[in-house]
Amino acid sequence: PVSKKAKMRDGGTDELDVCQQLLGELETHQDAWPFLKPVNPKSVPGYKKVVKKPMDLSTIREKIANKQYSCLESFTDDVNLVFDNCERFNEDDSEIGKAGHIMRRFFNKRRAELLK
Ligand SMILES: Cc1ncccc1N[C@@H](C)c1ccc2c(c1)OCCO2
Repeated sequence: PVSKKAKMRDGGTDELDVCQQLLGELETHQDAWPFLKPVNPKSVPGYKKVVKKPMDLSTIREKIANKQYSCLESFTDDVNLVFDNCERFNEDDSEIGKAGHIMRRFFNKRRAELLK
């Protein structure tokens, strides 16, 4: 039977390798700047009330280091949370809103490529 593990490209790296690879590419993307560190609620009025579950790339990096992701799916949920929070708080045509859409598209494309 097909193993539970996601299909991997040749040379089969495990799911956590894929998470590390994807996170590295997100962190170094030129449009990652709004998402690198937790949003400081003091410098962004309303953020604390509107965004119930804050998430950012440095927190995801920490969670990988602490082995808090059991699979690619739980990692993907946190990455999507970053961009869902962004859409909730920022206009689509704002600088941060535009960066969020670019980064989400980039993530989905690279994830699909790495899973081939
Ligand atoms: C992802 C996000 N969503 C909504 C608001 C902010 C942010 N990002 C923070 C880092 C951020 C990004 C840009 C900023 C800023 C804070 O503080 C004021 C100057 O410009």
